[in-house]
Amino acid sequence: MEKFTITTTNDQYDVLIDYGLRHQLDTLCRSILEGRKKALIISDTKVYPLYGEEVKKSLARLLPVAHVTVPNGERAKSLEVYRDLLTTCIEEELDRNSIIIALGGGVIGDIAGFTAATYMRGIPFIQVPTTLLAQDSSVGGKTGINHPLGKNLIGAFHQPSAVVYDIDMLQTLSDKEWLSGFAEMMKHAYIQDPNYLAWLKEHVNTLDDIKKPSIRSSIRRSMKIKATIVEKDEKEAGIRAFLNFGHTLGHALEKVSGYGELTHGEAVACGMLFAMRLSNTLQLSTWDIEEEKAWFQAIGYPVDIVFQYEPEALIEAMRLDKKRTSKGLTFVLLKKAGEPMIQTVKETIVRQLLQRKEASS
Ligand SMILES: NC(=O)c1ccc[n+]([C@@H]2O[C@H](COP(=O)([O-])OP(=O)(O)OC[C@H]3O[C@@H](n4cnc5c(N)ncnc54)[C@H](O)[C@@H]3O)[C@@H](O)[C@H]2O)c1
Ligand SMILES: O=C(O)C(=O)C[C@@H](O)[C@H](O)[C@H](O)COP(=O)(O)O
Ligand SMILES: [Zn+2]
Repeated sequence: MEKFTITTTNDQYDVLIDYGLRHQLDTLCRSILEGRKKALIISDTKVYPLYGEEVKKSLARLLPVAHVTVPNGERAKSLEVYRDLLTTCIEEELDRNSIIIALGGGVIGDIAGFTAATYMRGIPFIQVPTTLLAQDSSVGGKTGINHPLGKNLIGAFHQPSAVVYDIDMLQTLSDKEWLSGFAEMMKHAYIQDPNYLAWLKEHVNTLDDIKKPSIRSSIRRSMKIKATIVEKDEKEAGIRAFLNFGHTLGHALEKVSGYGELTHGEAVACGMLFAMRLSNTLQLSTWDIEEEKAWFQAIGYPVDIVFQYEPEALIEAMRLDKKRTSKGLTFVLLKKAGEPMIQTVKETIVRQLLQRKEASS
């Protein structure tokens, strides 16, 4: 089993990664769970039928367990679903000595974590991630939901008490979800580790490459990169914003396409390529865009889909990004692999680039 500890200003928790951990939650999390009044598993309608009862059985060896499911997919990150979850917490008589178990992908981690962050001003929760993407989302304590006007506009920082990543559960993921998760791993490599990026470019060139058992070492490497950044800057006062590489346009694409139409990773992949084009346009970098684009396309990302959307609608959505300033839209740009920077860019430049499909521009 892989194990490392994350230390933030007020919290410390273990990240455990291995096959089959869902059956051992009682032993792995005994010190967190023992003596608590109740655990509430929050999962979705796709994940719970696959793994919910096994997780429940493991937890029930230590404490009373209830469960609730929400619709699967991005649309569950809504005010309505959040309100319903609070109602469940009240009806299940959860108190501050209770605990929430987030069983699912990034959507469940975000909404269950936000419920835990706010119910009775905060109760603990454990992340039990089930998607490849959740190697990113389960670590770091960003929780939240979407507003119809913008992605992740409502939320809280609330660190989990543990992250128990049973990578056995990845076997039932759809191809689209494998692709989605891998985009965040590419992001970690681009912003932090040129050697990791070179390794990924050499070994992962198709969807099938992502699914190979060797992905396990990359999962750990990515989670460690994220953990190190979060440990240095838990509340995103500085370097944590680099984890937003690809997300300024990515979040706008998710919103404009209708939450759930594009996966988060597909949108972020488009956003990363766009940020590299922007870096070149601003003469900060000399990326070979044709080469980068060819890699993204070989793996399966729909990188040209960005040109199907109205530039003005995307810019409007980007104006609501949390990193925006009064001077313009804010992007994470890349001078080269491992050298990210934050830059505010005039809308006119962004607009021009959104209108030009040529990869080399
Ligand atoms: N908090 C953070 O730091 C952070 C980081 C990255 C992304 N996110 C958020 O995460 C969300 C995306 O997460 P996601 O891609 O995991 O989406 P998701 O949770 O919606 O899962 C994707 C789909 O896969 C299904 N699924 C999950 N696990 C499965 C399994 N093991 N087998 C079969 N199907 C399974 C789900 O039911 C869903 O339909 C976005 O909302 C994004 O904003 C948050
Ligand atoms: O953990 C972070 O910090 C990230 O930025 C990780 C991102 O992959 C993630 O999508 C995050 O939810 C985006 O954060 P936001 O603050 O821009 O909503
Ligand atoms: Zn993301």
